[in-house]
Amino acid sequence: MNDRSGDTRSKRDGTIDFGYQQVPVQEKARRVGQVFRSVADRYDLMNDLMSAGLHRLWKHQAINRVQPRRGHRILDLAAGTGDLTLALSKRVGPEGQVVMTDINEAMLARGRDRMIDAGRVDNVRYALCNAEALPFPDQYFDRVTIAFGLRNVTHKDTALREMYRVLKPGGWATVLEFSRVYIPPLRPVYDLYSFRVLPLMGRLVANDAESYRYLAESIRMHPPQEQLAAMMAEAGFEDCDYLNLSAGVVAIHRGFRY
Ligand SMILES: C[S@@+](CC[C@H](N)C(=O)[O-])C[C@H]1O[C@@H](n2cnc3c(N)ncnc32)[C@H](O)[C@@H]1O
Repeated sequence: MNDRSGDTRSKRDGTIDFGYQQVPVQEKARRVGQVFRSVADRYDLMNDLMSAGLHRLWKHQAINRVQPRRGHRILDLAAGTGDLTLALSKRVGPEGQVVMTDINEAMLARGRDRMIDAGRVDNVRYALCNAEALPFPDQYFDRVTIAFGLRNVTHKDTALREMYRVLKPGGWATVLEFSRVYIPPLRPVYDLYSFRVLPLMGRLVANDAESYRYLAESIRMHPPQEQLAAMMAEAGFEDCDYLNLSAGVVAIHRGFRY
């Protein structure tokens, strides 16, 4: 179960992975959309339950890698309910700005409500958009972030090129994503958890086992650490590096633009 990831490009026959299924390329965004519309209501609760709260720590580490400064303009892609946006908006201050984006209206609406509830109204802007086609000028942002979003994107290489395009020279992109457990004896335990416990939790808490099965499968299909770093380099980023967290369950990649 553990070694299916790697080839994230569309196949010659015009199909692409959606978890372990092969679907027509043009179908993937719709299927991913269904997943996130379905999980939007319980998304934050499920994140806490599934990761036993660890996702907060991972996101905190990601923010440290972003090194946001007062006055920065930051793009948060696939922002969902806005954990990163919220933390970043506090760090850039009133003279900075965070643009919170997502392809899914239900997720972005939750994120926007959350920012308003938290009083983050002056320095957060919103855009409903696909990470593969960003409606922003070249060299516009000091930083670009994407947390647990890239593996859901149909053409990851296109999204990475877009991230590079909108970055100012001197800026960098930070990608927080599930990755490859690097301690082999832990892998069967992690597989058991991912393919048995997660769908069960999904069924009990969100009445949706299928979406959480997709989650586990999409993680296994996502390129592992070195491969993602190579994809970032191919998209134009320099000095690509990554930091493993929780034995590689997740990794934080960075790529720089000079
Ligand atoms: C697992 S959630 C992550 C949300 C948030 N960043 C977090 O860390 O909690 C993945 C998000 O990616 C969004 N997404 C999926 N495909 C996308 C695409 N092509 N462009 C932009 N967002 C996308 C989904 O709508 C969903 O909100």
